Amino acid sequence: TQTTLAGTEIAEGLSLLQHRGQDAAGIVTCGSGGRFYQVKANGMVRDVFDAPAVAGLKGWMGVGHVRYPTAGSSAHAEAQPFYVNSPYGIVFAHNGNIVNTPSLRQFLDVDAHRHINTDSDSELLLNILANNLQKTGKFRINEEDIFTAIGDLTRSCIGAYACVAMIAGFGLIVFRDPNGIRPAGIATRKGARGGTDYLVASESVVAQGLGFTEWEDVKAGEAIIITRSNISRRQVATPQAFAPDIFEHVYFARPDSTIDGISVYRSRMKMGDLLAETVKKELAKANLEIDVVIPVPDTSRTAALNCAQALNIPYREGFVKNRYVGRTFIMPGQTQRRKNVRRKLNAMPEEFAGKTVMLVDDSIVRGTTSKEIVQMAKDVGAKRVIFASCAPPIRYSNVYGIDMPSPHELIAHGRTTEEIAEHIGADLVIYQTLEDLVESCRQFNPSIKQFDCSVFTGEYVTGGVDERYLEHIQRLRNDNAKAKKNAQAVEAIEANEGGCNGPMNGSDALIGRSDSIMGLSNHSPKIGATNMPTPNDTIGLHNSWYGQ
Ligand SMILES: O=P(O)(O)OC[C@H]1O[C@H](OP(=O)(O)OP(=O)(O)O)[C@H](O)[C@@H]1O
Ligand SMILES: NC(=O)CC[C@H](N)C(=O)O
Ligand SMILES: [Mg+2]
Repeated sequence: TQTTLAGTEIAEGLSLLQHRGQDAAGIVTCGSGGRFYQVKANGMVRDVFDAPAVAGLKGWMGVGHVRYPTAGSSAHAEAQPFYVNSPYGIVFAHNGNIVNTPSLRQFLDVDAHRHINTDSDSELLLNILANNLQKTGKFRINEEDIFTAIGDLTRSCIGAYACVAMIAGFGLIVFRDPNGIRPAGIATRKGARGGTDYLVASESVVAQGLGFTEWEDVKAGEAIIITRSNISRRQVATPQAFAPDIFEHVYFARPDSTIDGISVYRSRMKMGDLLAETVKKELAKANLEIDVVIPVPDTSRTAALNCAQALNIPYREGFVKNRYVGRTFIMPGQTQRRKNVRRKLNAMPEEFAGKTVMLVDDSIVRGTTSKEIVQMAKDVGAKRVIFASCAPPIRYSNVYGIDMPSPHELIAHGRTTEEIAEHIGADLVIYQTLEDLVESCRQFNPSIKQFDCSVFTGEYVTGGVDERYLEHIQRLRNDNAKAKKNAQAVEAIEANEGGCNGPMNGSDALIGRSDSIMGLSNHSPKIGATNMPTPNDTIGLHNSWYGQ
């Protein structure tokens, strides 16, 4: 039987993770002689990985990524995976966001003498790993050295990171930060010639899509190394509180994934059930009755249906989503987000005219969607519009991989619920309580004692997040600052400076064919996969990593 090359499968898998990043997509594979092959560019997975691009990705092991920038800009130079040639040749993809970037940058410059070429936090992480490996001074490393290097990394890098790395000719590595803020899991499959194929990904949906089973979450602070003959795993970080990001369940992840033992779909159903209880109380207080429950497609549909059923009120799909428009929240700029809400959703007058409607969304973040959508409901004749959110008010920055760095851009920041209603033009706004949101998730895995709920509480589970840092990050990454950076990135693309496709041959690797770079700066991705010959089986072991 013919084994599918890793690159082909990673491209497939990345398309299942498209919802996690629309800015750039990249794959690096490892072929014979430990040579890396790379394709990465701005754009959606289907645009970056056309047939010729995929055909060039030789080998049985690889790493892929879809990018949603939380640091730096949308520049293609920051598309992942990243590569360093020394030591050993390392390829790296990261989901999350690092908090102590200024001190890491300084260390890498002053002490480690490593050149950092972009504003990406992921490039810093890779170089810390490379520097830790370099310290062994060995011609060839072993698993022990890698566990030690990652352990040291977990003690110097603060923030959220689920990472996959690949060492040329050696194997695939996955690790998760000490708090397990961002998700990652591993799955297996019988190889075409009797070995075992491995897949690592941000979400279990990829495993299912590619025929892998036995999905298991990587533990917080754990590292796993997969070589052609062996798989070894170890707790490398100093144990800390496990606190996965609850926003994965609210919005980020696909409903058909299971994260840390919790079905995203089931948790959203429960959010709808519990929201209904609060809605009943709030409607009674306001002396209002609703005629119909309408979801704001796409993510809220699961919760809205349960909410309607629990309220015993008809559920109607009053807004139709244009299937060709992606997610708006993860787009990098406000103008683009606003424009795309209108492009994406269209209201059917029959479902609104003369009615008191309750719109249900998973969350209200900047209020971009809710403001437009309330207006759209009114434009088609809704008598009253009540807006219910499956998540509590979002009042604080996210610094762990969801790009909401500036509290001033959050509609609930410094506003009461009444003021928010006024701002989005709704007659009433109803929010889920934090207790109920946590319960919606926790009841499916009571062993999780806490979630990262920082956007609701302002409490950050890692160190390093104080007033000064929050002020710094908001100055650096507010929408205006980002717009400036992204404009520079677009200029660079137009000037055709430094494309990044083509074979990675030593230091030429990053100066590939720049003609295949696309000018769009509003998409992103990430993944990996590896199939390496096992000793008894020339094309056996596959290890795939799906990043972000
Ligand atoms: O208050 P805002 O800043 O608008 O952010 C919240 C909205 O953004 C997301 O939708 P998105 O369009 O990204 O994706 P979806 O189709 O998965 O719902 C989310 O589901 C909310 O609808
Ligand atoms: N969404 C992510 O995982 C982002 C990864 C990394 N912080 C970047 O900006 O590229
Ligand atoms: Mg939405």
